[in-house]
Order: sequence, then C-alpha cells, then structure tokens
Amino acid sequence: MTVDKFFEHVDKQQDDYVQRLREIVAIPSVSCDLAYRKDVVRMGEWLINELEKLGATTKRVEPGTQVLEGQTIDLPPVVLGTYGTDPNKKTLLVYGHYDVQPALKEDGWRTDPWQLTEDQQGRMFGRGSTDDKGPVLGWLCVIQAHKDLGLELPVNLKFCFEGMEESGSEGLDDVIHQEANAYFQGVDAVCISDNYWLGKTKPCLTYGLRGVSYYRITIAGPGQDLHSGVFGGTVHEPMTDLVNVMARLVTPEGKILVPGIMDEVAPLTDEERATYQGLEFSMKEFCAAAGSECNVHEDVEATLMHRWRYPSLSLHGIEGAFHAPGAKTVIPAKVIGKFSIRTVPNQTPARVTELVKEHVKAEFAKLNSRNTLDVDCLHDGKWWISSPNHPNFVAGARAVERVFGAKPDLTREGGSIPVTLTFQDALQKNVLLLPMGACDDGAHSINEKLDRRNFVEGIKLLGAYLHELSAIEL
Ligand SMILES: C[C@H](N)C(=O)N[C@@H](Cc1c[nH]cn1)C(=O)O
Ligand SMILES: [Zn+2]
Ligand SMILES: [Zn+2]
Repeated sequence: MTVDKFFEHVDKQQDDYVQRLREIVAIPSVSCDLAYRKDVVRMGEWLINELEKLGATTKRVEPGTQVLEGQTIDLPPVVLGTYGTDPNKKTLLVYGHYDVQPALKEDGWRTDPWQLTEDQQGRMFGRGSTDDKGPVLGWLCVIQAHKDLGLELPVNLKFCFEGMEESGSEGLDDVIHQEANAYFQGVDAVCISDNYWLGKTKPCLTYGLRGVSYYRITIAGPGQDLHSGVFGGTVHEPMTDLVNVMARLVTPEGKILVPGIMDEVAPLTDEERATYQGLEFSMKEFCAAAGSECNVHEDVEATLMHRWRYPSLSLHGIEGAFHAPGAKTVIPAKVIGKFSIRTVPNQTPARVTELVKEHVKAEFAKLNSRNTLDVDCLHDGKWWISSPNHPNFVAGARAVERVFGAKPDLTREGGSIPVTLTFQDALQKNVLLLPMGACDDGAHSINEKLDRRNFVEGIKLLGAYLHELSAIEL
C-alpha cells in the first residue's frame, strides 16, 4: 500500500522532477576541461544544498589537487550525505557522479546540450540527462516523494557523489579508504545507478563492468610548427609517426595488436556462455543505438561477448593536430595521441600498461624517426565482476518486477565504474548496479537523452528497491 501511494505520487509530481533535471542539466559540469571547473564545483554545491533541504546532513570532502592543462587546481568536492540514522534499519550507500562529458553544439547536437529539451516521444535531450544526473536526481526525488507523503524511508541512506568520474575518479579511492570505517561505518549494501539497460524496454541488473586504462602517446620533434612547403619531405613529421604507431594498435575489426594482451583474459566456460542466452538484445536495436549498420559481429552472442568479456582498444583523438575547417598547410611540431583499453577478467592494469608501452616503443623504433616519443598511462581502473544471486540483487529484481511487471535481464556492462570495486573491497559489502537509462540514450555521445518513462519509472524503481531491501535478509 505504502509503495503504491509512492508510485502514484511520483506519477503526479513528474513534471516537477523533470523541471529539476532541467535545472541541473543547465550546469555544464564538465570535469575534463579547466574552463568548466567552477561549474563542476557549482553542481557539487547544488547537491549539498538540495540534500540539506531534504533534511540530510552533509560533509564536503576536498580530495586534493590535480594538474589540468598545466595548472594545479583543486579537485571538485566529494559530497557525502546521511539521511536517517535509525539503528533498527539497514543502511544503504548510494554512489553517483555529478560531472559530465564535454558537449559542443557544433559536434552535431540537434539542441543546446545544456538545455534539457523534450520531444513528442518523451525523449529528454541534454548532456548528463542519463549519465548520471537523472539517476542521481532520482534518489533525491525518492526522498522528496516520501517526505511529501509523510512516509518514512524504510532504510537509512548514505550518499557519495563525486565530480571526477568522467576523468578517472581522481582522489576518490583515498576518500573511500579514509571513510570506510568512519563516514561509511555501518553500511549494509551499496547501490549505483550509472549504466544502461540492454534494450529499450526491459530493465536489467548489472553484475560486471570492464575496467579502463587510458593512454597518451606524445611525439615531438621540430622546435615549432612548420610550413609543409618549406619543410615537407625533409623532416621527420610527428603526426606521420603518430598515425603510423596508432595504426599498429588495433585492426579495423577490433583485434588488439599489442602482443600478449590476451594472455590474462579468462577462458570462456560453458557456465558463462549460458548467461548470454535469453537476453533482450537484438542486432537491430544495437545498430539503431549505434546510428548505422556498423557492427563488426553478426550475432548477439559475439557482440555481447566483445562488449562484456573481451578487451577492446579505442582511438580517441589527437591533441595538437590541425582540426579546423579550411586547408592549413602546417606540420604540427608536437602531437599527442589518446587511446584507451577496456580491460576484462583477469587482466591486471600494471601488466596491460607494461605490454602497451613495450609495443608502442617497439613500433616507434621501427620508424627510424629522429623525433622523440613518450607513452604514459593517464588513469586506470580495474574491471569488476560479482554474483547476481546476492540478496541485494534479489531485492533489486523484486523491485523491477513490482514496477515493470517483468523479471530483469542480468547483464554485464562494457563501460567502467572503477569505484564499484573500491566500494566492494573497502567496505566488504555487496554492490548492485541498478540502471535507469535505455540502450539508446547515447551517453558520452551527441544528443544524449533520458526517456521520460525511464526517469519516472526509474524513480519508482529506486524507491521500490529501498522497500524490498528493507524487507530482505542480507
Ligand atoms: C558507465 C559510466 N556511466 C561511465 O560512463 N563511465 C566512464 C568512466 C570513465 C573512465 N575514464 C573516463 N571515464 C566510462 O566508462 O567511460
Ligand atoms: Zn556515468
Ligand atoms: Zn560517463
């Protein structure tokens, strides 16, 4: 009965919740760009303010400094919160991030990325709508709805919201270890809503993530940018060296060319293969989400395995390369290539980095260039795999059945939330990934969106999960 009243209230208040999402999408909290750091901090402060208005107590933790674009600056705050301290209730720790990926209208957005814009189909476009502002706000809406109705929350909540997730969660691991036996004392379970459903209609619970190791190759030579008419054909060009090296990292079919990279990958067992059966996932929907029939693999099983259980290497960009319209005839003096590897069980970040460095140096040596090369790892985070049989997952599955009338798919995720493993290890508690967004939300891409249905039913799901968690034996 209580939960039904909560559901009805969420339906009634949905416009209000969407309006609040509009308010925070308008804060361009891009963590990887110095120009937006003040907005990241503003977004953290917005959360502190909202949590306090709801009656939570908060603690603002300053996790230190970082060097960004050559400047030493403060990292954005880690926002900790406590809502309820009843010793007779379980305590759930909720993690989310309030920073976002960059977004420029000229990248191809149909609407202003910082202005939440809803279309006729209820698709709400805006940077951060699904990753991760919608889900973070969802938790606050759950508290708000219970307060409006005069209902007690069935569990105590602790919050940990960070502003650096999209930039390697710098500083957060130390905070978690420091607070494990302090602020996070007494936590019974952890929940993170920061990934996506497999399809567009059926919710899922997620029990695995790939890790990510992010690299930078710097090649420099000439003392300054050069005229290609004057120097072309007579100097070793950094860009030519770089594209040669980058082309030796991965094939067009996605095969990683770093020798030894597959050695640590866990062999596929029959038991694991069986987990790929019966999932709501189609190649048609996959291609629709990608925006074209650019698929490498023909079938569902191979596609999901290459997303979940095999490593992948993606080339992201080249700093220092000429990229404006027009036909500038320059030889860039220094270029920095960026790429990352999504890592899987049982790969170790240190070994992956060792192999990558060896390979990049060996490929560069083959060029006999007089330029200089440097290769370094910007950040790495480990993969995570858990069991979907833990009571925390059972509570999540019951909540899905209650809201959507169907059993959830049990999935792994190709993306990375490295802090998941940190929470699990530091607190020795189970972590449930309970996504709100759909497969076609376009996180990190242009025209990122969150469907109104996912937002509204997602708020119900988070609330129902708290009720199911309170009733289950952990
Ligand atoms: C899955 C999650 N919403 C996400 O987008 N994570 C990022 C984490 C990251 C790592 N380096 C930079 N960002 C991702 O998987 O790319
Ligand atoms: Zn995210
Ligand atoms: Zn993200």
